[in-house]
Amino acid sequence: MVSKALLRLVSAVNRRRMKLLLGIALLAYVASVWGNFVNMRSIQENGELKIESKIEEMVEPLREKIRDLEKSFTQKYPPVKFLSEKDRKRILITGGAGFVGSHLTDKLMMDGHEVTVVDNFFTGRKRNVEHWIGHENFELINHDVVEPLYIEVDQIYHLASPASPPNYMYNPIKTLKTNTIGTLNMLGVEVRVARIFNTFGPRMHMNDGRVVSNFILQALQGEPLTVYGSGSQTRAFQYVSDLVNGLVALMNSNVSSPVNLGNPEEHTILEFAQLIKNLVGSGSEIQFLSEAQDDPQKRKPDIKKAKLMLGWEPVVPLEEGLNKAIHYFRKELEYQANNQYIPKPKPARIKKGRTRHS
Ligand SMILES: O=c1ccn([C@@H]2O[C@H](COP(=O)(O)OP(=O)(O)O[C@H]3OC[C@@H](O)[C@H](O)[C@H]3O)[C@@H](O)[C@H]2O)c(=O)[nH]1
Repeated sequence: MVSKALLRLVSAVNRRRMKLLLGIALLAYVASVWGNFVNMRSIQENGELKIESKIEEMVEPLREKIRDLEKSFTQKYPPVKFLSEKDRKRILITGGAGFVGSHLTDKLMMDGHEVTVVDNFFTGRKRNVEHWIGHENFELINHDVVEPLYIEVDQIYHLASPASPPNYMYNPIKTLKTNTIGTLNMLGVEVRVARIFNTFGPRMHMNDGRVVSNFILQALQGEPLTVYGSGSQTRAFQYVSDLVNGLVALMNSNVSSPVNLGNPEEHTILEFAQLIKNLVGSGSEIQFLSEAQDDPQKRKPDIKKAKLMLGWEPVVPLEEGLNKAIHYFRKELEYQANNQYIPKPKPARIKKGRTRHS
């Protein structure tokens, strides 16, 4: 009895203990399952975080690339000043894709004006102004100034005229028409007249037969520099940015009579040949050919009027300008070599009866 009772007591105690043990075990189990669950989640989260940071690592350089690309899209133009409505002018440049015209386009665009270039691409080239195409202040019209053009502008720079001897002699009637009818078509605003003297610089036509382009091309290509006559005839050459500044100063002045724009620093053609040969570092010879017909023996602009009335005078030293032109011609030769076209300097001018003036 006692033992049965004892047994019952013990078993009662045991049962309670068992229950307690079972309860603890259950709790431990739940806790461990929960723990595992939480652990798994944190492993998973950790994993996700790691993947995310890996992706981030890979994507960041791409994002940077996109930012750069976006920047290059919005900054693809040379910097342009902001001008208020009252200072901003609508300016038409005929021959604006040519040698001088394209440099003038650059200046007026960078000064913040609205520029319309009109060119028939007879001697001008789209490449000379392509860096402005699409700019909100810029417009390019393929048009021949011999035909009338109806647009409203504040100023017109009329530079459309074939200026290289082989070009204007190739089609003299067309040249005359451009200079007469073309000019008449552009009249209607107050007029300023610039007498432009020998000018050189980047974007000169490579093979238009003029002395600077001929000598640079010949020196770069290792061919003889062709001096017509003894080379003692003189010329004075201005760098294109000086001319452009003079044109703008004249346009904005009240001087309505013709003004000479040129550089009075005079050199013989032989000196030019030697200087260009040295600057290029070329081993070319200097070759003396027969004198060109009616070749003026001396030309030097008198720029007193421009100095006095416009406060203008050329500032770019000859060597500095020549180096820029040489750099441009070198690049052009590389570009054209890639395009399988090697320009040759034009041969001596032999045509008779050419009238010369600047
Ligand atoms: O290869 C050459 C080219 C030219 N020359 C000489 O260099 C001098 C300058 O010749 P350019 O053709 O460059 O310039 P020019 O001053 O003769 O003509 C310039 O002024 C007159 C305008 O009608 C022309 O449009 C303009 O180019 C001339 O004495 C010419 O005979 C050479 O000795 N070798």
